Amino acid sequence: MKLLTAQQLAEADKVTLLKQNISSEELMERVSMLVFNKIHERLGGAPVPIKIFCGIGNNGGDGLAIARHMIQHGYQVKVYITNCSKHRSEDFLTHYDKIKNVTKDWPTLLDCKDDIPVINGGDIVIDAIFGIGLNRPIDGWMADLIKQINESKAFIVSIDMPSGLYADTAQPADSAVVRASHTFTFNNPKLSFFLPDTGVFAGSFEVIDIGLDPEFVNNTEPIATLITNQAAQAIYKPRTKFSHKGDYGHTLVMAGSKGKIGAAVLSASAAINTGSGKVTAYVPSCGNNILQTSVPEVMTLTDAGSEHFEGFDVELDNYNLCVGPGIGTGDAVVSAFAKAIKQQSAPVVIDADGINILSANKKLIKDVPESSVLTPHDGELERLLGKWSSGMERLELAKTFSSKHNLILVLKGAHTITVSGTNMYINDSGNAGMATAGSGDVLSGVISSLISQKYEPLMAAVFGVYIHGAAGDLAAQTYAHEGLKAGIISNFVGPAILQLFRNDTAQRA
Ligand SMILES: NC(=O)C1=CN([C@@H]2O[C@H](COP(=O)(O)OP(=O)(O)OC[C@H]3O[C@@H](n4cnc5c(N)ncnc54)[C@H](OP(=O)(O)O)[C@@H]3O)[C@@H](O)[C@H]2O)[C@@H](O)CC1
Ligand SMILES: [K+]
Repeated sequence: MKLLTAQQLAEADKVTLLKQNISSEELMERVSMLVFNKIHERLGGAPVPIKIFCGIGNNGGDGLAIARHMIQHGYQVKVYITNCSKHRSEDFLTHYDKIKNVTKDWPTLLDCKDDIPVINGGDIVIDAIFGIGLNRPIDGWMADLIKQINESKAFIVSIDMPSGLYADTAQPADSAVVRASHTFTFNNPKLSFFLPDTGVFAGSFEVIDIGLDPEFVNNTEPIATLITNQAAQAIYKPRTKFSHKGDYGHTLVMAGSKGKIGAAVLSASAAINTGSGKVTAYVPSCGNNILQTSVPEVMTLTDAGSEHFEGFDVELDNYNLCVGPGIGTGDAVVSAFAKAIKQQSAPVVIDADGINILSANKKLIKDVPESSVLTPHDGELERLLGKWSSGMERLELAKTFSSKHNLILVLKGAHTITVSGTNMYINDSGNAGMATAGSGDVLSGVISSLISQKYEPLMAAVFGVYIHGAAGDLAAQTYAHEGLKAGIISNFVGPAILQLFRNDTAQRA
């Protein structure tokens, strides 16, 4: 799914009116009816007090139209207008007028802090104050209103966006934003919904297809692409009948050190579980017996170092390298790592300490083959790119780094984002149970396995991240979030690939 920006959505709105030959009033009627139906499906006419807060732009217009449908269906609705400006949108005014046809209880105008009504825990609040037209932080008494909405125990439904949230630019620190329980968002979720510092405001969210012009949407370059089950299906490469293991590559996992041989076990077994034709684990000699007994399908090569790497003496020229999990960052390891990446011409996967070594030895970055995939968690990313002050800035730093070095960055998180140049792919699978030791080692094995199987590195990263998350989702159905551990996620990679074609929507736990 393409994620369009606020500006692109406003443009799509205009094009849609022209192409479909409808008025903006008609589009708003369509949109508000779609939202109303969703709410009505859930409430089923329940006599719960509903307070609808409407701004004076088109988001407020949507709120008024939704209010009208609710009143007509007998809901207990009270409408408030945040009367913050004399400049009201045309569609707001149309729907402000229309509501008087269905009620004598006209909307209450709010002009100052004292006008803010009491919001009770049992209320439902519908937030239609600002949507994609927000152009500055909310301040003054309106910020107090947002605070009171958030502090109430009411269930909060935001229309299109939580009011106060920016769709695709950095959120000013400490700005007032509605913390929605649920958001009905139009056409596409906004980029900010997926970032850790701003996504919390959207709550659970649901996309409503409001019928924007498909040609405009198809021809518009998105700010990011959401990788759903359907998108992952399109990347998947089925095997051919007469193929043999040589067709599916040979992954060399260079990982582990004394006390962290588990990282090599997890990464190498994930590579075999994901379908690499052959996998060899290259480990310090203390890891040999552990690997051989725990994953018989994986071959081993041992380094001269017994507890950590001291060199890189592998003469295979036909493998794909995955390097970094649990290797440590001592001087000997740094030179072994440097030798390993220098010897490669094909893209490699670099994780964990491999990224830490690059951060501490920036001159090594030029030796990393083009289109290699780096899979940092936020701590590793900060060491590599420096600090950021917002989720949006984190993305900008990543895009700059990726473009400059021609490398792919997989920014791990609740919604892992793969960055390649200025393109971003946001993952839609996975769950909080996957925040567990070794989960990243498994991901590095999955991605390198796909590269070995001749997926383009970018698609290997995007698909690998999706399948890893989907494996976690499937596993959580049996093990719960708490019971998930990395080895279990790895064992669910196969079932997750099967599941890809069983339903069209990701099974999120
Ligand atoms: N294509 C689509 O997706 C469709 C979108 N639709 C709907 O339209 C919504 C967008 O409507 P919109 O453009 O009128 O903007 P909206 O969010 O109502 O706010 C603008 C008003 O707020 C004001 N203002 C801004 N910031 C402020 C602040 N901090 N504090 C105070 N005031 C502030 C600004 O005032 P001004 O800058 O002029 O002072 C202006 O008056 C969208 O989210 C969706 O709900 C659907 O109906 C149809 C299809
Ligand atoms: K809103």
